[in-house]
Amino acid sequence: MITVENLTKTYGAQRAVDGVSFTCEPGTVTGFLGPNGAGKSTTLRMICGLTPPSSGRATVSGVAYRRLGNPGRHVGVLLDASAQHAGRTGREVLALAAITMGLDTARVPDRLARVGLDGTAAKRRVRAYSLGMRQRLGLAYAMLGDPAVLVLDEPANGLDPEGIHWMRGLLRGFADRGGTVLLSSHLLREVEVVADRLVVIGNGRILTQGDKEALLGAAGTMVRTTDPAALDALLQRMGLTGTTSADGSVLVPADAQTIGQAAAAAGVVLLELRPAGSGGLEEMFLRLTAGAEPEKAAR
Ligand SMILES: Nc1ncnc2c1ncn2[C@@H]1O[C@H](COP(=O)(O)OP(=O)(O)OP(=O)(O)O)[C@@H](O)[C@H]1O
Repeated sequence: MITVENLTKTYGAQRAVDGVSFTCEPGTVTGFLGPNGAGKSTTLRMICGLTPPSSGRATVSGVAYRRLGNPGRHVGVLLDASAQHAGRTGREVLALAAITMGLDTARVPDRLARVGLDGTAAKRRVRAYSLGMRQRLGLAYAMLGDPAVLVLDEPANGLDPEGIHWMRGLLRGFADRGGTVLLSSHLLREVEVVADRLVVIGNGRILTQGDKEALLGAAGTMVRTTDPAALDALLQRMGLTGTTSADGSVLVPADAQTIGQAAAAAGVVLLELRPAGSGGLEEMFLRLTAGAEPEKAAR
């Protein structure tokens, strides 16, 4: 369980994170979404005790991160895949972490294998790892102490499509066994498949949050018809404005049942009627974050 209450971080006059509140429940994956510079990393760093908040608080399993004894046994953190010592081998990185956490180093080979790093990779120095291999090592590191909570910043960076698919399965399995996952990304599709809940942030503020299905439902319905003019007239009578895509399908801000029933009653033939899904999420995301300026300055 992660609880974030009114978390705020100011840098000079800038509010990088501004009154952010949300919770992540056991058994769920929460996708933390926002454009570049929205405040995702700063929020995660505050949850993990790496950046002190200007105000507000964050707890993991009811306790501030810095007050957790042996934190790696409670929360697994992957904020920067390149944070590991480049001169150590993958095996050494995990063995040192195991010793620090008071764990038997005998678990290390199995944990490396679980993230797809074989015996040869385990013996290579981290500086020779690809970004994808570093992400895998970072995940093994985060999960080494069998924590109940995972906090991951852009974990799919550098993974190939097979790697992204694998990571989703890993995180889904972790949550299905009762774990809590908070996963940040600026890539919608990456989290869409695996997340149960979404928290969308822009300019440091929460833009929307909630159950993914509910947010997707609220995103609208894709409709295709043989008679666009009749559909348009119907939508106008319903007080709705559709957005027509290049392929002729129309995104309508209402649920499928409402539109389907109204179309049937009006005799408008529909070829397609489906929750907007990823297109809707993308559309919702772009609409919500339209005012959020992408970060331009180097950090
Ligand atoms: N140490 C710092 N000093 C000053 N400003 C900072 C610092 N860290 C972050 N910021 C600023 O706070 C804002 C939020 O940054 P943050 O890294 O949290 O965004 P993000 O959502 O993680 O972005 P990205 O997807 O690009 O990683 C940005 O405008 C950034 O420049």
